[in-house]
Amino acid sequence: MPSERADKPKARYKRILLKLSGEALIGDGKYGISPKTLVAIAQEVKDVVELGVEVALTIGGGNIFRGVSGATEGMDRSSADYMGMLATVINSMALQDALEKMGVSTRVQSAIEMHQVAEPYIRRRAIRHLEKGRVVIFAAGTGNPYFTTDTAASLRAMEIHADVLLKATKVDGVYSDDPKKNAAATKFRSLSYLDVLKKNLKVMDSTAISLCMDNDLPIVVFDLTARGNVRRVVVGEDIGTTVGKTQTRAAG
Ligand SMILES: Nc1ncnc2c1ncn2[C@@H]1O[C@H](COP(=O)(O)OP(=O)(O)OP(=O)(O)O)[C@@H](O)[C@H]1O
Ligand SMILES: O=c1ccn([C@@H]2O[C@H](COP(=O)(O)O)[C@@H](O)[C@H]2O)c(=O)[nH]1
Repeated sequence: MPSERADKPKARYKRILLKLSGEALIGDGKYGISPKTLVAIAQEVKDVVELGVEVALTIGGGNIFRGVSGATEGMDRSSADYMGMLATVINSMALQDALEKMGVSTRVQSAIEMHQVAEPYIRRRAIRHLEKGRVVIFAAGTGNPYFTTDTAASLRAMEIHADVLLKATKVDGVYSDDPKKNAAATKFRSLSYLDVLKKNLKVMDSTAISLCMDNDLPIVVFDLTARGNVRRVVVGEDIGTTVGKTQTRAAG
């Protein structure tokens, strides 16, 4: 019988930045955090930690609050964005709790200082945690309004020298148009950064894409809701859409 070690597939990446959709935490509910979904997502993270991969996370806040929505309702945009950043802290703490309950060692580092609940963001310290096998959760986005957690994920990925930015979301890749709104939209297998920008594809914001393009950081967009997908991407299975210096190719 093969040993457990022989069975373990080899990871394609040594260090990843996994960006989790906040909205995905809603699960079957309408708002907030579904405990069942939270556990399922934490299990996905644990699976890749067990492969020996160094894992940094950012999580969005769309299940609780988005600054743009607040501004549309008449709020000052910056105040609304700070509320959005606080929402990501709530999600980060929830994820930390779920991971620790599974025996995964974690640290939350917040871009907005709140010593009672999280470490402040210190780049070198984050890298040290990763080297020790701890999952580092980057909370509060970039700490600045007018940004998103996709941009925060790109920035942190660059800072910690991650090999890839994995965007785990509610769609199974990048489409010619928003697949939730246009059923005729077609999926790409790979896309160049420039094509994402030129085609104005909204799966990630343009600041995040530009930052990755300027620093040559590959992105994989894939479906978080299918069990085992994070591990599949990490071991190099061809799922989702890869965005990088590659040529643009349709799926199928
Ligand atoms: N061209 C496109 N291809 C794929 N998805 C697209 C495209 N344009 C828009 N989208 C939408 O992008 C969304 C990305 O979801 P996600 O939840 O990750 O957004 P987010 O704002 O980054 O995160 P959060 O939910 O935490 O606020 C999906 O809901 C999808 O419908
Ligand atoms: O650097 C950042 C990151 C986030 N925000 C605000 O938080 C919410 C939630 O993040 P999502 O990426 O949309 O999930 C976002 O709408 C912004 O309001 C920010 O201001 N700066």
